[in-house]
Amino acid sequence: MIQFNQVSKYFAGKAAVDNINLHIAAGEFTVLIGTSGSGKSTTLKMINRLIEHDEGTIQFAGEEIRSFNPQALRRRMGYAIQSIGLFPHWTVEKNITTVPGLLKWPQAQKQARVSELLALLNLEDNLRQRYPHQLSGGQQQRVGVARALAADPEVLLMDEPFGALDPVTRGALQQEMLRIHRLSGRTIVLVTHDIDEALALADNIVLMDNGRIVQQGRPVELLTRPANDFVRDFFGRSELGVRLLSLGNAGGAARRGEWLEAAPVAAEMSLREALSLFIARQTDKLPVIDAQGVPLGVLHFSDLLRQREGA
Ligand SMILES: Nc1ncnc2c1ncn2[C@@H]1O[C@H](COP(=O)(O)OP(=O)(O)OP(=O)(O)O)[C@@H](O)[C@H]1O
Repeated sequence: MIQFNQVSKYFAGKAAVDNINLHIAAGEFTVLIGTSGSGKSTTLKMINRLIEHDEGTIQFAGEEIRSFNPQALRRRMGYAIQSIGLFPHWTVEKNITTVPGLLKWPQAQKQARVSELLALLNLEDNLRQRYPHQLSGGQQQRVGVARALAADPEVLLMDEPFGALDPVTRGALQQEMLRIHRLSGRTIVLVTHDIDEALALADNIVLMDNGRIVQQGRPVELLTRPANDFVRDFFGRSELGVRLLSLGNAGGAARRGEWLEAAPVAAEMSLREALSLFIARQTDKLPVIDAQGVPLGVLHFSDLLRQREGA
């Protein structure tokens, strides 16, 4: 979908992005993570040409991005940022339909799309006539995401979109992004400096340092097969076990064919959350049900240990 070949970007003679090769596959959730100033935002902004690359090639859908008209390119790529950037004198509805407006959608279609997006992002429909300053920070960020999704873009670019939110709202928005990703199959590229956010969301993690890509791959690969000490240190040696648990879920690890009468847990519950529950309930077995409430099996405390070793 998006291919960087030997791409560099210089500011005042210094490389902010230094000769990177990166493939972003269609439908994947790619997370760029790294130290401050490592070039994550610059990499993201080169995709929609908010920043132009100096060297190498960036291809989108098989063509060099310079061959696209920048406005046309940006309409195909939703963009959401931490500072939100909502227009203060426009209602929520008008903010969300910025791109559909440019594309001259009929009024009825724009209104229907706003209703759909408000529902998707768990926002009440009566917020549509409010102005940004009449919303909480979390609601504003949801509107920012809704706006980025409005014209059903092929790619969604997100730069710290949940920054500056409390952990509970942040977690809820992360779950919504995962749901949107599952439902829409969109290609998403997200920048964050939050390791747990990266592990929770990514199909593919790209770890950057000093303008270069240090390692890229599935979250479990970076955790269990770090390319060097930088990667190992970045993901934190001490928390490694718990972080590995956040990658697995109760449904995947439960023993089929077993059952137990106790309050069941959902198959999607992460093993990290299951660990907390084992401790809170002082038990070593939890029954697991699927999304329809059908018994799946029993998760044993010892399965968590196996999961760590297996990974
Ligand atoms: N417009 C600019 N002019 C000059 N230097 C810039 C500009 N934008 C970025 N840089 C520099 O390029 C480097 C990479 O910046 P970038 O914003 O891509 O990093 P980042 O990894 O997103 O950082 P952070 O996590 O702190 O936001 C930094 O050294 C930064 O100071």
